[in-house]
Amino acid sequence: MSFILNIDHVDMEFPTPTGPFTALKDVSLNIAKGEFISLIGHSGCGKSTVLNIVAGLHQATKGGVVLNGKEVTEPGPERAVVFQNHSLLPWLSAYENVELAVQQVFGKTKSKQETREWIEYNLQLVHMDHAMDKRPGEISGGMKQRVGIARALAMQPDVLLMDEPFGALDALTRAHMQDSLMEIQNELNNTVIMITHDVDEAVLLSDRIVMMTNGPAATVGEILEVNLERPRNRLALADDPEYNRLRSEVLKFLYEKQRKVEPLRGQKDAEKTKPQKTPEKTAAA
Ligand SMILES: Nc1ncnc2c1ncn2[C@@H]1O[C@H](COP(=O)(O)OP(=O)(O)OP(=O)(O)O)[C@@H](O)[C@H]1O
Repeated sequence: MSFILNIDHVDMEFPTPTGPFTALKDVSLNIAKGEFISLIGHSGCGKSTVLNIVAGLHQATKGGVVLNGKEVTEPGPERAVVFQNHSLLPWLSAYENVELAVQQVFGKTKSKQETREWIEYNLQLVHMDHAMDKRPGEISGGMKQRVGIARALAMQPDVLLMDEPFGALDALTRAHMQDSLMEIQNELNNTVIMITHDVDEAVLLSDRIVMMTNGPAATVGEILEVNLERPRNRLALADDPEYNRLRSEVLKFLYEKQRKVEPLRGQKDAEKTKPQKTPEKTAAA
């Protein structure tokens, strides 16, 4: 298999007032074109740091990232990022927000007519063409996230980087967004790295789930292949034994192998002597 993105033995140290803090140690991952990768792990393990290094926002202390044979040293339009909070410009309409990104990437190559068609096409992909003249303040959180995704897709990036893109949405909107993302993925076959805390989301969307160990010096703990047939249907999968096996593998990793015990103040000693149960919730804390 040929890989388009190589994260190669990455270490990341942050300077702090009490000395360097090693956030990541020896993180390596190769990603093929069209793969959908989820990064999952407990809060603070270093998922965003990995994504920021791929985005070119941070420079690894050791090792590095190679995209299409070229080392990543700064941000670039071939690596579009979608954040949890849409980051749209509030004074521009949905159309104009996407236009800004399209001009940046295709300003010199697309005619006016082509630009218009391309923006509309991308807004259609996320089902936002009906509201393209609305400003962020006039649309819901889910709709804003859709525009953010349209903006990222319109840049035609080699890799789409998503940092908990649906983390701020209610469960129903989140499910709609996941379905939309699967549809888009089916049509465009993007290469995606997505951070999530949601085990079901990871299994539903991914080709591989990369599970990170707890920090400091976090690294790739285990990688789970998700070979469920596509298109995937969340209702049908609820009773699918393979889906449930994958789901419990991730839960086991998070709550047994990488269990994070953070007792409340005063409970420390009591917790030490008490056997721990696996929590039943499905999102990584
Ligand atoms: N600029 C920085 N300076 C010092 N430490 C940092 C810096 N950025 C991140 N860290 C530390 O590195 C570790 C990893 O942070 P990171 O934000 O990547 O974790 P995460 O897994 O994305 O967390 P979450 O799931 O809560 O968003 C944390 O301990 C964090 O405090």
